Amino acid sequence: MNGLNPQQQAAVTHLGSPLLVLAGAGSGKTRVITQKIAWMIRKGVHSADQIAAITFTNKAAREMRERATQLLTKEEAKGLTVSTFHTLGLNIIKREAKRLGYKKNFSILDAQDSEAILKELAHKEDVEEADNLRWIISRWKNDFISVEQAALLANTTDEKLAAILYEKYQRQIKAYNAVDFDDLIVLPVQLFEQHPDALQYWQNKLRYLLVDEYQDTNACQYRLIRLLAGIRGALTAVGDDDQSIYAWRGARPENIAQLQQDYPMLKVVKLEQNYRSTSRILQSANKLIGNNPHLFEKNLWSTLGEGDPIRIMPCRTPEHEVEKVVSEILKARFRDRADFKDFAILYRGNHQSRLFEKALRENNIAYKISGGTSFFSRAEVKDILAYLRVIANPDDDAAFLRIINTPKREIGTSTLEKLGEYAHERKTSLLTAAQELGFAQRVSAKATQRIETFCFWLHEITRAAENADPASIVKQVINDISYEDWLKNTCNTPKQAESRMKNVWEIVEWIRKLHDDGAGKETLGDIIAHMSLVDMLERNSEEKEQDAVALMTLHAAKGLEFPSVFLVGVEEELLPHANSVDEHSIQEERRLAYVGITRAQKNLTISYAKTRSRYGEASTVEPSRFLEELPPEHLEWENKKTAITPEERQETARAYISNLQALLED
Ligand SMILES: Nc1ncnc2c1ncn2[C@@H]1O[C@H](COP(=O)(O)OP(=O)(O)OP(=O)(O)O)[C@@H](O)[C@H]1O
Ligand SMILES: [Mg+2]
Repeated sequence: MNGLNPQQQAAVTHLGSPLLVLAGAGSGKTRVITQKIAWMIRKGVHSADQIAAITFTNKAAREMRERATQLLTKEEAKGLTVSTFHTLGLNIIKREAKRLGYKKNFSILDAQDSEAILKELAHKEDVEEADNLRWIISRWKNDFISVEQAALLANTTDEKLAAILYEKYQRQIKAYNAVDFDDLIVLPVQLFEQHPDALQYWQNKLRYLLVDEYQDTNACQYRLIRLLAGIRGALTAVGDDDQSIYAWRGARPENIAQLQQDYPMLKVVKLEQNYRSTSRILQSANKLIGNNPHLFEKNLWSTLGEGDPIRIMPCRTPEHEVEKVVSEILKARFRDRADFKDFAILYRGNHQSRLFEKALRENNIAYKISGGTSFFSRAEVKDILAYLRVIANPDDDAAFLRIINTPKREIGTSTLEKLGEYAHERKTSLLTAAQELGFAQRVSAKATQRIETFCFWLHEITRAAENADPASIVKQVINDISYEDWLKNTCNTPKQAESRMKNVWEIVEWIRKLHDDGAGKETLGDIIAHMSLVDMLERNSEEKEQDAVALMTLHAAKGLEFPSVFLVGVEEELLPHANSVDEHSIQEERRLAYVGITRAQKNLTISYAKTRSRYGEASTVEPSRFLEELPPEHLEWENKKTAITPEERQETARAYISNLQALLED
C-alpha cells in the first residue's frame, strides 16, 4: 500500500460490491489494478489463480503482468491470469470446445482470413464485394444480432450484401472448424447463457475480475464481464471516458453508465492527482478535452512542477518534419544524455511511419514500431503457419487452400473447384474429400496423382507431428517443400527473398522458444493458437527492453508513457482524420489527441507540415484545429518560417557523428 494516495487506497481495499474507478490519464488507474491484485493475494482474499485481470492489447497485458508480479513472489503469483479479452475467451472456448460444436485444435482466423473467405463467398454468390462487409458482419456478431435479425435490419446496400453473406460465412467457418476474432468473445457469452454449469465452473474459477481501459469495452465484452462477475459483482473496472477511442470498432463508453444500472451497489472512486506529466502538459490536455461533453468534470493536478512549454514545430513538408524530429532526438541524446527509449513518435495513421523509419535507419537510431503491418500478415509467415494449421487441424480448409499451390504443385483451378463441390456434397473437409475415391473419379489421372502425392506427404508429416517437437516439424516442412527455392524463384530481388526467409527462420526460432517456455508441454495446436493471438511487434517487447525510439499510432499508445513525445502530422485531415469531421467523430478525434498529449511525461513536441502529398500530389494542408484549442500561454511556437538553420544542421551532423562513434565503441 506504500506509495498510494488515499483514493487509490480506497479503491484497492474496496471489496464487497463492484467498483468503478473513473479518472483521467496518468492518475494511476492501472496502478490501482496491479496493487489490488497484490493486495488481495497478500491479504489472502483470493489466491492468484482465482484472479483475472483483463485488458485490450497483448502489450498492455504484458506490462500489467510485469507490474503485478514485481510486487509478489513467484510462488504468490502462480496461476494469475493477466490477459486480453481474446486470450481469456480462447481459454474458455478451448475447455468447452466440444460443447460448442468444435473439434479439438480448431483454427483461429485473423482479419485477413475472414476477408478472404468473404471475398470468395461474394464471388460464389455473384454479389459485389465491399471492403466493409467484414466490419458490418463483425458489428452484428458483437451485438448478438442473428442472421435472421440482420436480414431484417439491413438498410444500406452494403448491409444488405453483408446480410446475404453473413449466414454463409458463419456456416463456412464452422465447417472449417475455425473461429474468428469476434467468436473468441461471442462464443463464451453464448456458452454461458445456454449452459449455466459452464458459467458456474468459470465463476468458481475466476473469483475476482479486474478490467483496465473499461471505456473501450464493446457490448459483447461487457456481457462477458457481467456474466463472469455474476451477482457477486466481484469486479473492479477502471477507465476514462475521455480516452474512449474505439467507438468505430463498436466500443461503448455507455457501458460506464450501464454498470451503474446493472449494479446499484456500484461504488465509484475518482482519482485526481496525475503522477505522469508536468503541469503545462496536463493543463493543455485538460483544456483540449474541455471542448468535449463530459460524464463528469475531472480536475487533474500534478506536483511535478510546471515543466517546459509545449513546442509547436511547423514544417514545410513531411520530409522536413522527419528531419527536424530526428535531429531533435539526436540533439537530446548527446546534449542531455537521453536514452533512445525515452522518445516516442506518435501519429494518427500507420502510413505515416514510413518516412520516420527510413530516417531513423539512416541515422543509426534504434527504433521499434508497434502496430502497422504485422509480422503475421506477411505472406511467408502466413504460408508457413497455414501448413502448421492444416497439420494441427485437417479441417482447416482456408489454410489448406492457401498451401495446396504454395509452392506450385500444378493443381489447377478447375480441379480445386471440383474438389470444393465434392467436399460440399460429402460434407467433409477438402483434405478428406481429396483422399476419397469418389473425387479421384471426377478429375484427370494426372490431377489425382498430384493431389495424392501432396496428401500422402501431409499425412506422413501429420503423423510425425504427434510425437516430434514442433520446431523440428516446422523445419521439416520448410525443407520438404523447398520453400527457400520457391522464394528465390518468386521474389522480385534476391534481397527480398533473403529477408522473407529470415522471417521464416524467426518463426522456427519462436516456436522453439514457446516450446521450451512451456517446458515442452505445448502441442503444435497450442503454439499455433498462441501465435494467432500475438502480434510479432508486440513479441519484440517480450524480449528484453531495447534502447529504441518507439513509433506507434495514437491508438496503440493508450496506457503507455514516455519522457518525450513527438506528436506528428497534427494537421486537418490527418488529426482529425479526413473521414471524421462530423461532430460525433470529431469528439473521438479530440480524445485521440488527448490520449497522445497525455502520454508525455516531460517534453511534448507537436509538429505539422504545410504541404503533404495526397494521392501522389502535393497539396497545401492546414494545421489541426486542435492546436487552436490548446492554451496559448503554454505553447512555444518555433519561428514559422525558418527551415533548419545552418547551425542546427551542423549540430545535427555533430550529433550524428558522435552517435556513430558511440556505436563503433560498443
Ligand atoms: N500514488 C502514486 N505515487 C507515485 N506514482 C504513481 C502513483 N500512482 C501512479 N503513479 C505513476 O504514475 C504513472 C501513471 O500511472 P498509470 O499508468 O497507472 O495511470 P493510468 O491512470 O492508468 O493512465 P492511463 O489513463 O494513461 O492509462 C505511472 O508511472 C505510475 O507508476
Ligand atoms: Mg492505464
